[in-house]
Parts: sequence; structure tokens; C-alpha cells
Amino acid sequence: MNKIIRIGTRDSELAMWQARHVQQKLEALGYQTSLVPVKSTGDIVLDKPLYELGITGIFTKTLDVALLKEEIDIAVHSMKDVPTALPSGIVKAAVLKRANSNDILVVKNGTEFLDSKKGHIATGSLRRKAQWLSRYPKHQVSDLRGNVNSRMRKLEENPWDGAIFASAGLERINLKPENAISLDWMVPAPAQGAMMIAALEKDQALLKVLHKLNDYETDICTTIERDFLRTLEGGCTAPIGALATVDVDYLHFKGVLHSLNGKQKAEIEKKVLIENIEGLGAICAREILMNGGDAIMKKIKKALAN
Ligand SMILES: NCc1[nH]cc(CCC(=O)O)c1CC(=O)O
Repeated sequence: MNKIIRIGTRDSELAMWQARHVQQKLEALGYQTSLVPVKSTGDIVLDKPLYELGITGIFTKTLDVALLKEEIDIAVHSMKDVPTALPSGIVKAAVLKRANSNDILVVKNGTEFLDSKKGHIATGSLRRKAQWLSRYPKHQVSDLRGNVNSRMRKLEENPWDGAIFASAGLERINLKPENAISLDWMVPAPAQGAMMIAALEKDQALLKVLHKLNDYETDICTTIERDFLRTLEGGCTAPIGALATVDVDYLHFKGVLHSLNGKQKAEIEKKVLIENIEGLGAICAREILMNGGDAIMKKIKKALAN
């Protein structure tokens, strides 16, 4: 394969870092590449509606369209932002070795608020909010959106005690401050800390090349986490955490579903021999649904529909 591989990326600093990372890996293998920053636009024009093509992810949709229009050859994503169902014609070509999967709390003026009733933190994630309120029920949680850089800026400007970030994102762009606490008790988003390369299913020669970047262990772990997510949520976003790790012959899985206010939860933890992981994500999701998860999901769907 001797064509120049066009790498599509969103134009945030984190997305650019991740695309360059993939670029370096491909060039190290002797392939020619070019970076194509793709601006998020509202006016995507295609011959079919987005939903008909199965394009749903708010972070990934611009790159999905660029792939389908063949303006780029591959798209680099934070895997946790990729919807569990890929658009038709687009496939997972590789999953890179996972970095830190933890969430971290960046604090502004010390950590005393953690032991007080008057804590106030910020996050835009349903999962982080629910898990935080489950642990600190008296605290206040404000909404915080935008890319990593603008969230860090908003933390400075607002009267919050702290804000939650994915450790991997801050580490990649060298933005991790001294005053950051690793939230080891928080169960991360499925596939947090992993990057995924998407490409066109029909581009077989390219898929073969990209497979060289695949990290087998990260691939199986994130597959289980995302199977768990897909089976549990049924197309609706909910506060769901999942983490699979490999320890020699065993795979360790931890999954949790919270109600939106964090008051209810259904969780599961399993250690299975690697040779027995077939279907594990869906099995764990079904167990959660039977152990109180079904009622939690129904309540969430009702609340989010309003
Ligand atoms: N939702 C945004 C997003 N998508 C991926 C990352 C960080 C990198 C990763 O988790 O792989 C972030 C930022 C964050 O959650 O703080």
C-alpha cells in the first residue's frame, strides 16, 4: 500500500494530539500520511439523512461524514466518544494501547470541601455526576461542557471547588495540574483512555496496515466494556461505568449503573479466566438489569424523555 493516508481529526488540542500520535506510529512503520483537521459544522450535506446512515455520535459525526465522503482515509477518536453502533460502511480498524483510564478531580483551593457538606464541583457527564452524588450526597454538581481546555478555563472563572476530567486527556496535552486527585473509586466510562481508529470497511488494504497498531489486550477489554454499555443502555445515555483489566490469565470486570441523582445503583464485579470471556459484557449487563438495573434504566428513560 503506497497511498498517502489522510488522517482526519477534530481541531481541539486533544484531538490533534491524538491524530499526531497515530500519524507518528504510521510513519514509523514507513507509511506516508497527512493530517486533515475537520471543523465541526452544522450544515452537513449528504444524499441520505444522518440517521439513515447510522450516524449518531455528537463528537464523531463530522469525521464519519468525511470518511463516507472519502475526504479522509481514517478517523482518530477518543474511543469513549464513539457510539456503540458504528455507521454502516465504517469499521473499527484498530484500538491503541490504553493510557490511564482514571478520572481525576482538579481542585482549586485544597480538598477540605470533600469532608464538608458544602462541596461544589462541576462536570457535564451524567456518569461522573451520579457517582459523585452517590459518594457525596450533600454536594452540589454544576454542568460543565466544552473541550478540555475550555473546561479548565471555566473552572478558573467559576466558584467551584473542582472539576472532573479524564486523566488521559489532561496528560496527553500536558495540562494535568499539581492539584489533581486521582478518583480511584470512580468507575470510568467504557473505553476511557483508549483511542480508536475508524476506516471504511471496503478499504481492505488499509485495514491490514492499521491492524498493526491494534493492541490486543486493550481491544478485548474495550470490547467487553462497550458490549456491556450497548446491552444496558439500549440507545439511551445513562450513568454507566465499566472497566475491564487483564491480570495474567484473568480478566477482571467492574460495571456500574447509577440513577441520575446517584441514590440508586446496580453494580457487578467478576473475575473470569481469559478463555471464558466470550459474551462477558452482555452477560454482566443482563445480570445488572435483573438486579435492580431494569428499574433504574426505566426511570432514567422517563426522566430524559421529558
Ligand atoms: N468527552 C470528552 C472526552 N473524550 C475523551 C476524553 C479524554 C480522553 C479519553 O478518555 O480517552 C475527554 C475529556 C474528558 O472526559 O475529560
